[in-house]
Amino acid sequence: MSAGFALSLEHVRHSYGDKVAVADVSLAVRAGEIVALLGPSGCGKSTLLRLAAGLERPDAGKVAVGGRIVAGEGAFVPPERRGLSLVFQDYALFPHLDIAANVAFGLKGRPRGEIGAIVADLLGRIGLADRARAYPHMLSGGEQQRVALARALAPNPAVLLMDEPFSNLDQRLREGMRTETVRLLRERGAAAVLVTHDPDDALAAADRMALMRAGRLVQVGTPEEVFRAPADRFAARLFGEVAEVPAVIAGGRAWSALGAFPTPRLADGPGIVCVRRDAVTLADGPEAIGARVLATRFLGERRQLRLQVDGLETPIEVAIDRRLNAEPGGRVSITVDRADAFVFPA
Ligand SMILES: Nc1ncnc2c1ncn2[C@@H]1O[C@H](COP(=O)(O)OP(=O)(O)OP(=O)(O)O)[C@@H](O)[C@H]1O
Repeated sequence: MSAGFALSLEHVRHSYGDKVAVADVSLAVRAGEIVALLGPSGCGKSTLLRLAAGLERPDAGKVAVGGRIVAGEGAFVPPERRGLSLVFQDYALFPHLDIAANVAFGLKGRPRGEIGAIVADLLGRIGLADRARAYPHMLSGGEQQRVALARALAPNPAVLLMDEPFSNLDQRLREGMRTETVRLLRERGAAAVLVTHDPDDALAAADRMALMRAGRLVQVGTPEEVFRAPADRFAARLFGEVAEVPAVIAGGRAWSALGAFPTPRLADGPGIVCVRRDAVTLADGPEAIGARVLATRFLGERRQLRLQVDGLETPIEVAIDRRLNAEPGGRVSITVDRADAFVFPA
């Protein structure tokens, strides 16, 4: 499976003492592909990245970079000889080196002229051409982050591993850096694994998302695939709030206060129906359900309603077309779009 991929991990495991951090993960990243690795805190994202980088040794399994085995089968290639670069949350620029020297760090041994040209080109691209002689402490967080990215890209790695690279940036800088990072990666055809806790990073930057839970990947797919068929409640919630409603799964259907939903693959038992907020419309019809409006809020594009649905204890929040209105205290009929409702075992 490693041939033809920029990076591949095959049945990789890693424990710290008796704590299993990565249980059994296989993931292959194509040349030039950006994969976002998402999951709750402690699920093993950083450990997986460290295994790919060579900062940890796998207890079992194989890691290959560009088809060459770098860990497993008796091999272990140290990080600096794997042909990949790392970008971490804390940038880790060298404080005693100026910006140009930081960017040049991975280019040791090349002709001076070539180093100068690469550094000048990258500093220009990140908009810091005039700061080449500044030291890291003289730059803002966002500028330091751009330097860290330039430093990682300078040796032209086939694979860039990024661990929460944007998390120290405010929202506006974050979006700018994300766009810039993707542009630089695409330009160079570099593959990347981006560890993030922010689904927006994944939606904006990634070709595929890999969702991790308790040391395992539970779903790998394009953002649209994950959106259309989330593997679990966490995956369903990645793209925005969902209403979660208890259900009973029986005979291939989940029966809930919001109606019955087909569940051909689930065993009978307690379930949860997750409904995207905009899957609810105000409409009468044979399947319509009655609800009382508890509160409304105009959100610009949508109008948010807090509804007490008949037969349901906990109120739900939905987002309807802003041109429709509903008065608090009034009654409405709602229908749920089946394509935006997902059932999981409770
Ligand atoms: N050096 C270590 N020694 C012992 N346990 C560790 C070590 N590093 C991580 N762990 C544990 O391994 C598990 C996975 O950690 P990891 O840092 O890979 O998760 P993560 O998904 O990156 O989390 P976060 O999003 O919080 O950074 C956690 O339970 C963590 O406490």
